[in-house]
Amino acid sequence: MSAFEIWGGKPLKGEIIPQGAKNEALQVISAVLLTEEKVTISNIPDIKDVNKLIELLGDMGVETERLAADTYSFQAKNIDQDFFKSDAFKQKGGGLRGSIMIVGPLLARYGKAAIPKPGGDKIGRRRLDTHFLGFEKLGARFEYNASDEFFDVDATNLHGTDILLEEASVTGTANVVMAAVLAKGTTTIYNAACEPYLQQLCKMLNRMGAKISGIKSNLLTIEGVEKLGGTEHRLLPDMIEIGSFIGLAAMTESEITIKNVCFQELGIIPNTFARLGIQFELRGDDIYIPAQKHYEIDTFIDGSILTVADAPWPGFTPDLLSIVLVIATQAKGSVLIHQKMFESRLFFVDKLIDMGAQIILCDPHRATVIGLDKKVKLRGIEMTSPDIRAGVSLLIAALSAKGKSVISNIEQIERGYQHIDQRLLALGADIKRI
Ligand SMILES: CC(=O)N[C@H]1[C@@H](OP(=O)(O)OP(=O)(O)OC[C@H]2O[C@@H](n3ccc(=O)[nH]c3=O)[C@H](O)[C@@H]2O)O[C@H](CO)[C@@H](O)[C@@H]1O
Ligand SMILES: C=C(OP(=O)(O)O)C(=O)O
Repeated sequence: MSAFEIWGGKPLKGEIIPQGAKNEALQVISAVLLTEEKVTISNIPDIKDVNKLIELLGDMGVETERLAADTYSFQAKNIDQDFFKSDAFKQKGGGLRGSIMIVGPLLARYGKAAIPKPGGDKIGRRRLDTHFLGFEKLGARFEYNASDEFFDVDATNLHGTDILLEEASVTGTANVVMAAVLAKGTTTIYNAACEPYLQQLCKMLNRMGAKISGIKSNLLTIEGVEKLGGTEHRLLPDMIEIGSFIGLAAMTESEITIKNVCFQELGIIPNTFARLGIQFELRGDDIYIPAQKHYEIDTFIDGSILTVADAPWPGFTPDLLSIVLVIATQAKGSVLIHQKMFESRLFFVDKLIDMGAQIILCDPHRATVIGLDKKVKLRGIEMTSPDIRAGVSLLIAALSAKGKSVISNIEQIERGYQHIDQRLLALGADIKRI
């Protein structure tokens, strides 16, 4: 298990380019299974989760070629069906959350699929009902073997139907869309997740020959087609990285320019940081954040304490709430952080409290942060990263803190943030891998 040693309190300066989006990568790389033709994807981040999925596809028989550092071509001509019965599949298939999205395409193309219960962060219950109930509506049958936590799904033929999803699950919507594109007839998916990464997936599928309409809304209509072909696709910049860097700049009083952010795809994210009092400017398609000594959290119009809560898109993403929470510890004012989706994502506040932050964990979903207005700086401590976003939040806290911090279990951070130590070093951070 590796760790980062960080000496905090140094302002950073410079430009940073966000990596391609992790969670979009996992969707569109899974979609290559829908065609026997070549699909080329660029702006792929070099991170653990994405590399694991690419390796898994390779093990399944997909011809995978790295054409440039961030560009791969994939050709799923023949899939080795025996691989799904192997121990290697049981072990690797469960190694990340995103692997669940191979099921929809496999079901669509081969009429059967299997998957071990997927991994990902331990941030509360992460049910898969939306995925499998959606497949069932399309005509599939599934079995879940609880003893080895393995799903088997099969369908003689998938047929279009009207589906009302139980919840607007991101990976669930992606999976059901991918199963429906080759189904016979028309499928509607209501209460669909509609975040930009899903829009990107649908646009890519349409370029491959699919007929999906309603993109960007929560009602998708999919006319099934016989076959899909190859395409080229470029990933959006990672909006969670962009938010993380805005938080980093504010906490460390740094002047940072985040390059090529595709601002129009960031939805409510910039506004949420603005309500925390953080100043930034849009320069072309870059976000420029000036060095700022203080930032003051807005209140609601009636003067009551601001709440920042997550919600399905176009609401605020749950993946940025930990970052918002950390930023608030050094702001002027107070905020209630309400993590509605995941019940175990706020426990990392204990570490921030040890660093000197003023936080009351009201219950597993809510924490009140009383900002210190930089009058008292956080102090460096030794800590472990519990999940990817808490890990980055602790990293930001450590970079702003007085003295030395050590963060262990950084593999959690590195499953989603590309070469993060090197990129922070380039901004002038004092960070070392130990
Ligand atoms: C690989 C990937 O893409 N992971 C993302 C994906 O995970 P994932 O697709 O697994 O997350 P889901 O969208 O299925 O659900 C996330 C959580 O929110 C709950 N929920 C969801 C929708 C809803 O309307 N009400 C509700 O309560 C679910 O029960 C679950 O506990 O989306 C999550 C929500 O944006 C992100 O945190 C993850 O980073
Ligand atoms: C929770 C996350 O990822 P995953 O769904 O892969 O666990 C995340 O990206 O914040």
